[in-house]
Amino acid sequence: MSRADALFLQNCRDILDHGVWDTDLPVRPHWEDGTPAHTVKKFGIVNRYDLQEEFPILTLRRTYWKTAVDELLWIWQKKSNNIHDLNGHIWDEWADPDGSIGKAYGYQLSIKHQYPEGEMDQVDRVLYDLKHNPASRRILTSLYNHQDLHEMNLYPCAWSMTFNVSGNVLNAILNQRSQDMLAANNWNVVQYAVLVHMLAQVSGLVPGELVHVIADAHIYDRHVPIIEKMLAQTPSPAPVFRMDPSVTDFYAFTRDSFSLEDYIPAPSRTRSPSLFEEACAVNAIVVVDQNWAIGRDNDLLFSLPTDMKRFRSLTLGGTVILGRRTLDSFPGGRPLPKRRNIVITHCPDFSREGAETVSSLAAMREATAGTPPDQLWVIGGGSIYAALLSQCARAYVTRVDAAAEGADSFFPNLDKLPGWTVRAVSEPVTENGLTYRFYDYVNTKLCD
Ligand SMILES: Nc1nc(=O)c2c([nH]1)NC[C@@H]1CN(c3ccc(C(=O)N[C@@H](CCC(=O)O)C(=O)O)cc3)CN21
Ligand SMILES: O=c1ccn([C@H]2C[C@H](O)[C@@H](COP(=O)(O)O)O2)c(=O)[nH]1
Repeated sequence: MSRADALFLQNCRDILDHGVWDTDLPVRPHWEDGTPAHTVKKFGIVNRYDLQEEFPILTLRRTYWKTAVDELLWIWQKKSNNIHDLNGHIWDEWADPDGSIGKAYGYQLSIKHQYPEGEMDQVDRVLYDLKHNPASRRILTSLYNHQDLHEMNLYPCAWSMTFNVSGNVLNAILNQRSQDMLAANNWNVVQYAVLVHMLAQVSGLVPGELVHVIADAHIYDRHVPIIEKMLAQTPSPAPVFRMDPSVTDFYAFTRDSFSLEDYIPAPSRTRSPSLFEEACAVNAIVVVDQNWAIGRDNDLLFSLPTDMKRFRSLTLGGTVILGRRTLDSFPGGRPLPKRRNIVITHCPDFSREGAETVSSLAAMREATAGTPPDQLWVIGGGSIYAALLSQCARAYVTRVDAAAEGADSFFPNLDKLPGWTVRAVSEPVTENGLTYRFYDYVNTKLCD
């Protein structure tokens, strides 16, 4: 059992057995079906993680730690508030049409402030002090800027870090006002543990303790059965965390600078309903006509530049899963650039530069184990969609208001399949004489 497992078990047991329910109070969040999302909580939980001892990741359930690191780098290193700079999709629903999440997170860290030594943002101030004033008791950051709260879609939850150097050891306190234990507790812990490792390495220090202070540690009503199941899982020892030792500049770390050895989480049996959306949806992405037709003679039915741009930006940086005939239909038969391409084919001798080949769905699952499912994109053709649809939690369907002639390949009609429902529809786009809309379908069988 990892130390993080032990603390998680202890926290959740305490919340479930001794926590206070807010069932009789009006609450802000609601489930997708409109029911208020009530919680049971404990106030003022303090967890201490010794980073020298082990890396604080759960094994009771997989934490999609690479996606968590991506988000951390997005906030602390890119200092961005635009989802287009982020690989994952956890922030999509909080973003405005330009992709901005308002004056939250990265935006706050990007603002320069006046200090005696000159203008710096909060991150550079920390880096400066760790190097020049390690004895300082004033090394801290805060995202909770009241002046800008009205322009934040979600108020910062993990809102402050306090850094403190003892000898050559870097300790830190993460202050969190609100914590969804199931969806985000270990996600936040992993992120800030990685941050302490990064800051220690570039400051010539060794990482020490991460103290996580949580004001409102809660479990949502619909998470209770999932947590109970999780608490009964068999945990494993903590994996070994490695970081590229050659990086000495905070801004030079990438997601590939970090790795975990022997991370063996318990298999996840249920997808949890989540308000703070989890990164666990395999996606399908497709263009269909009004009859759900997708192709003719191994070619697309339509040419839609805006759709193609969206396809590119959604899939960029992720993994695309496709059949061999779909690969052949791409320009020059080449794999899509800047994405991992996994081709499923029965032909044992097939190989194509820049693409990986697997010969079964099981082999595909094995090749993608550890990749956050929300970065896995099933892109066709017809037989691949049909084979993988039951494993897709979302389908991004571009629906063209026209009927193509002579189509020979189809996508399953999601309006007729049980469990599939439309979550969002875009405004119409008109291009090349065709009108189309982007539909966001979800598979409630996997989301419940
Ligand atoms: N929404 C959507 N639109 C599509 O066109 C589409 C899907 N889904 N799903 C599956 C297949 C995959 N198809 C594709 C995908 C990419 C390229 C391609 O060449 N893309 C390049 C260039 C994009 C550009 O012109 O900007 C890429 O880098 O993505 C071609 C056909 C068409 N299909
Ligand atoms: O990093 C995060 C971000 C969000 N959460 C959770 C905590 C709460 O359940 C919600 C936010 O709702 P509020 O009503 O604003 O507290 O999101 C988290 O745990 N960690």
